[in-house]
Amino acid sequence: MIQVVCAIIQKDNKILIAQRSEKMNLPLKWEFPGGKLEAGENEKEALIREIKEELNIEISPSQRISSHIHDYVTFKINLIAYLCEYISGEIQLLEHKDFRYITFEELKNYNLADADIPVITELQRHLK
Ligand SMILES: Nc1nc2c([nH]c(=O)n2[C@H]2C[C@H](O)[C@@H](COP(=O)(O)OP(=O)(O)OP(=O)(O)O)O2)c(=O)[nH]1
Repeated sequence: MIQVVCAIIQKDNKILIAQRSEKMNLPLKWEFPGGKLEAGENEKEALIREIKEELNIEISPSQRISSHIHDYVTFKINLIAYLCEYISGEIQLLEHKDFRYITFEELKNYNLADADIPVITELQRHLK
């Protein structure tokens, strides 16, 4: 099982989502940016590193809002989501194809990775 951390980055009451590129697995799916936990790193350290590597911005993870296992049949992930605050930097797309800052209501218009559905349910509870 692959441990994956993802960041729900909030800025001006909007949420950052990113689109996976054609070259990544789950091509063109939208997601909350993040990635695999590396050996010796805790979840928050992994998130800060991944977001800097992928988007070149600084964030501060606050609350861990969900942890759910999803079986993609060919691989299985445990997707762990944190609410994060945007700190600094201009977004540069170093791995993704695109990004958007959207409202919670706009999430339904995007083709998100299947593993993200429980994250959205938890997010709704936390934004209330
Ligand atoms: N970051 C992220 N990954 C997600 C989400 N939902 C979801 O199913 N995934 C999947 C896609 C990938 O199979 C896996 C994350 O791996 P990745 O390839 O993005 O991570 P990474 O940058 O550490 O990988 P690598 O290229 O170094 O191998 O989790 C999500 O919301 N955010």
